[in-house]
Amino acid sequence: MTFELEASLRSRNFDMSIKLSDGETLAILGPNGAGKSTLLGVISGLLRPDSGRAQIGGRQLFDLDGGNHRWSAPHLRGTALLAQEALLFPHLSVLENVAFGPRSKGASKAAAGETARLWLTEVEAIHLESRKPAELSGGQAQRVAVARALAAEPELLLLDEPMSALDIHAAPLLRRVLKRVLAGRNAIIVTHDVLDAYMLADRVVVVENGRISEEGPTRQVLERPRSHFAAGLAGLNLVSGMITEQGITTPDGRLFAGQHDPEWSPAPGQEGVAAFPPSAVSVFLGDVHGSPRNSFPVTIRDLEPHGDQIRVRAAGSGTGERGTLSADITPAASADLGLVPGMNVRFVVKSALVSIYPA
Ligand SMILES: Nc1ncnc2c1ncn2[C@@H]1O[C@H](COP(=O)(O)OP(=O)(O)OP(=O)(O)O)[C@@H](O)[C@H]1O
Repeated sequence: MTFELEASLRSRNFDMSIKLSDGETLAILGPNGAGKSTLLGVISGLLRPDSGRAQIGGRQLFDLDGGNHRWSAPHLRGTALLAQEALLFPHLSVLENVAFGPRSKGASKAAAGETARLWLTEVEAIHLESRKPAELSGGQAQRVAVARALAAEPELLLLDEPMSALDIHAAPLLRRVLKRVLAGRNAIIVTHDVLDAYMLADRVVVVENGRISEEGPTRQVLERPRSHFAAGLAGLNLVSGMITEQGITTPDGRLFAGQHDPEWSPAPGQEGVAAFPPSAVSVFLGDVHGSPRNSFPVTIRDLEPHGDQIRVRAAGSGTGERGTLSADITPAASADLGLVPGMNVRFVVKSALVSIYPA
């Protein structure tokens, strides 16, 4: 089953086009207010775009282009939306909640109950079947909500940050359940977590300001990010510029030497990016002798603990249009150098650890 959507909604500055091939799970990543929930609202029929069309497996969900506008109601779309909160029917038992979808499609009470038990087993919640939603933890309720959504046999499952309301102990079990039930299923999952993207999605779409800024297979987007948002999620520094023989030159003329990725065959003169981890950056107080490459003055913006390291964020000419680059150094080195916000230092980036690829 394939899914295609093209939609724009001016009041939310939203204009996107999305495609899913058969059995594909897509992760939607992006900053707050980027349009991720708007996208799910448009697909599920809760929001009406100004123009566009969408179809699932050739069946039209809406078509607002041309004269004959078509619009199908949310419950007729074959989509199921799983929100951040489980939103179970409070007066029904867990089993009745999950049996609700099959029952409303005309299944007998016994058949709907059997389907519900299968799905409750799948989400590791069968032992909760006779409880009421008020007697469930957040993680248990979310697993029941997954079972309820899947029991309705949706063609496309929409998940809006399903892990975000759960504590760190409940999230891993739900993630494991989702990995199993999403395999080979058409689903779109909005998440802020790269782990969800890695574990659950075949492809990633990064949205910023109501538009798609980057998309591709999950590993490619997170290991070779082109957008600053994806680079931030992947924990990489990103500097944009023009590709040269040695690396890239930034718009203000600074050279970032690095390793050309042969797979990406960057050509000199092309727009490119230099990506490198904060661990590739060293901090010096004065001039650095030896190779002049990838050494530039910066002003420290802030320092914060990051694992067992200190992350030093600094800005200066050559740090890219987004302004800051990060260095991870040991707490001892930070103390020895006497680093504080506002201090002028030099960042030196090891060119062997800089990846150059087209933007
Ligand atoms: N109910 C609403 N009425 C009007 N504008 C809205 C409404 N909800 C969101 N918006 C606007 O639409 C744009 C997209 O918001 P949306 O909620 O889709 O973003 P998001 O990517 O889901 O953000 P978050 O990660 O914070 O949930 C934003 O500019 C937002 O201010």
